[in-house]
Amino acid sequence: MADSATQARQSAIDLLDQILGEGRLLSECLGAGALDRLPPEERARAQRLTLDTLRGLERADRLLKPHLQKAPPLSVRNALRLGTVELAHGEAAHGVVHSMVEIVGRSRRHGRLKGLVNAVLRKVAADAPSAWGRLRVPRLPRWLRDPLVQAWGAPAVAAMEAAHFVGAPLDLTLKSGASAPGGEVLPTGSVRLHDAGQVSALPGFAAGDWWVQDAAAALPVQLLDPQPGESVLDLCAAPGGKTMQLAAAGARVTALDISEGRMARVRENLARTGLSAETVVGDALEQGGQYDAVLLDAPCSATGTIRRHPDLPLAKDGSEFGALIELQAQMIAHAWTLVRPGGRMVFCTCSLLPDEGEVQVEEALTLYPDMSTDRAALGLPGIDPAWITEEGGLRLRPDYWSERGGMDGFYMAVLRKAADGPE
Ligand SMILES: C[S@@+](CC[C@H](N)C(=O)[O-])C[C@H]1O[C@@H](n2cnc3c(N)ncnc32)[C@H](O)[C@@H]1O
Repeated sequence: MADSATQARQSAIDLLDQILGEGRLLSECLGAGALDRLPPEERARAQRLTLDTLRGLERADRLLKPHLQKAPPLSVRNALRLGTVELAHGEAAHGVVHSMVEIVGRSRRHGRLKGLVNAVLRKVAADAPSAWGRLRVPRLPRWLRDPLVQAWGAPAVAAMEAAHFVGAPLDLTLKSGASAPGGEVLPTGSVRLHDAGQVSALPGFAAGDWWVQDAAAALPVQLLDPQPGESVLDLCAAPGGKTMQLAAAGARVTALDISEGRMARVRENLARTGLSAETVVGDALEQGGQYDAVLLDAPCSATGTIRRHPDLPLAKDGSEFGALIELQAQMIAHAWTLVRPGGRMVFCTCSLLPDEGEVQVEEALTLYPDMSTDRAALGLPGIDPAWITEEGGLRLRPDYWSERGGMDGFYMAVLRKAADGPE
């Protein structure tokens, strides 16, 4: 029976194999129970090792290259990558090398390569800790880097990559009147913890005083400014961070999502926080009715969340983006019919690509004569006027607030509907 550290490493390598070999997202693997058989501490360790390896993949490959004549099979390569990252982070060499040799040695297909793993990691152990910091910050793959450079320029993309490499602190949204489990209050009102540990063990979790939500993700509802008693439709609601903000403001919330499984998470979150909303499993494009306000947090590339999801650029190749952009345009068109005259809608995506943000709103403004962007709504505490875009939306990037630990990349705009039909 392997020791617990070796089990966590084996699980991390299995996850890396699925992400880098099969193009699966870490969240999908975890949702399918990939770590369920590990005790909580080892589960957390396996996840941390996976994330560290994905963030440092480019550096690990550079350190390994001189010691490999040809690329070994993926799972052996992933064992070497994980070992290299751990060594670079100061983990004791004997434990790392011993674990990786044991893991590769027990593989029926690749067991014969355990000698190679031993030899390579011993060489890497000698230079990884000092060489690591001299290597460049890992870059995004070309399929994503190129369009981002075109949109924001090379220096901005380098700053985003630096933010991705650092990772993300834990941000919380507090129910009004609740107290934070420590941390720093950000200018926009979210609370930030830098070394949070296990979320469910933090004070106030069981009582439902707060929920985890990146500071950038908390802004769309702040901009929508829901009022007590207003009818608000949350069109793509799961897992429910924004639904809870809407409900906490006293609005009459209808939370809709196409995924039954993800809607179960919304219900769990509402139950824990003692908040209420009507939950509907269905297709946003088929929803009817008229609402004072609509929140459209549309499905997107999620490229704004790479600080927390470094698997995304490595598992994906951008081939799904065209379909997502088309779906967003359809969703804006339909959601607009659900806003009552004189009402408002917030459209947002956690994307870094203008095609999923600025361009969608520019196009919508030309298509719907009764639509205008509400710039005044963007004047909230903590919002830098430099973040406001030409068409009147808000562009957030992971390199903003870098001294504080960054924020997710996001786009959002408040769209007002004329009270008396198209002008
Ligand atoms: C960006 S996430 C929403 C995050 C959520 N608003 C929050 O703050 O926790 C997008 C969601 O859209 C849902 N979705 C995708 N296509 C949909 C559709 N046609 N109708 C309704 N929901 C859809 C997905 O299941 C996913 O939960």
